Amino acid sequence: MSNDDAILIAKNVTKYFGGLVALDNVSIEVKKYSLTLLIGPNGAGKTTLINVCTGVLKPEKGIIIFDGKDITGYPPHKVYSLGFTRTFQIPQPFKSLTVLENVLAAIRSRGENPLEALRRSSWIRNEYENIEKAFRILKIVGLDRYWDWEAYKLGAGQLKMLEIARSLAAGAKLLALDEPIGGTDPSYANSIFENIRRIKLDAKISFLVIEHRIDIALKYADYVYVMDRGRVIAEGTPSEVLKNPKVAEVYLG
Ligand SMILES: Nc1ncnc2c1ncn2[C@@H]1O[C@H](COP(=O)(O)OP(=O)(O)OP(=O)(O)O)[C@@H](O)[C@H]1O
Repeated sequence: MSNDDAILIAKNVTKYFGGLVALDNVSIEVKKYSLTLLIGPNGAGKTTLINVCTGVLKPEKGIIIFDGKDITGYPPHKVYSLGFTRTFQIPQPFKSLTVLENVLAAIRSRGENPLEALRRSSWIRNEYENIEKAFRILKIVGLDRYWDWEAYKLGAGQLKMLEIARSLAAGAKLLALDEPIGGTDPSYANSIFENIRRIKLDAKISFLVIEHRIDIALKYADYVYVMDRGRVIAEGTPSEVLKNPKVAEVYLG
């Protein structure tokens, strides 16, 4: 089961809701530093798969390996603290705090040694380092110019970048994004994906992205899994998946 290239391995995962098989023996792998895309029609099982991988739901069968560690059945906060974070469709930073304060709050939430934090000199040194780190992260996501803006002044795309910045600040190695371009116009949507690709390279992290707007998302993906009715029906590079007749079938009916 050890695969040094993979940040996430889900193997033979099965999940039922009552009599409904939401996931039927699903296996996926997210390579380190990749943007892996999860697509498929409504009800295919994409969200359920991410919920199982991030500990929100427990699978009936199968195992989840994150960064070489078996995390099957771990609660969400433990998965999060290991560096697998999930941002939700609606980014929810603290709206009245500035961009910088939001990122600092996420850095501090990683929990430094409380006794060490009580010592004033080390606290000041830590705060200085935290601010430097926060600016590094803001630069990576392209928000450094807005560091003193209150979060409520940001646009939808910038809020998504702030959400990613907070995940990086919390030590994310893999970020699961749920429809990152949902509700944005095409030029904005493309720039969000361009940013995600750049962040992936600059911050050396991986992304697992659910997206319905495949016309836009496929261009930016390294690898794609196509799900339908609880199963992975195709996988490969974007061009391989586009050529797969099964994919056309589920999308065109
Ligand atoms: N908590 C739940 N209880 C019962 N059934 C559920 C639950 N969550 C999901 N389902 C069902 O499981 C199946 C897979 O749903 P899921 O939300 O994972 O699909 P999806 O691919 O993410 O769809 P969408 O693109 O519409 O979000 C669907 O039939 C859905 O109705």
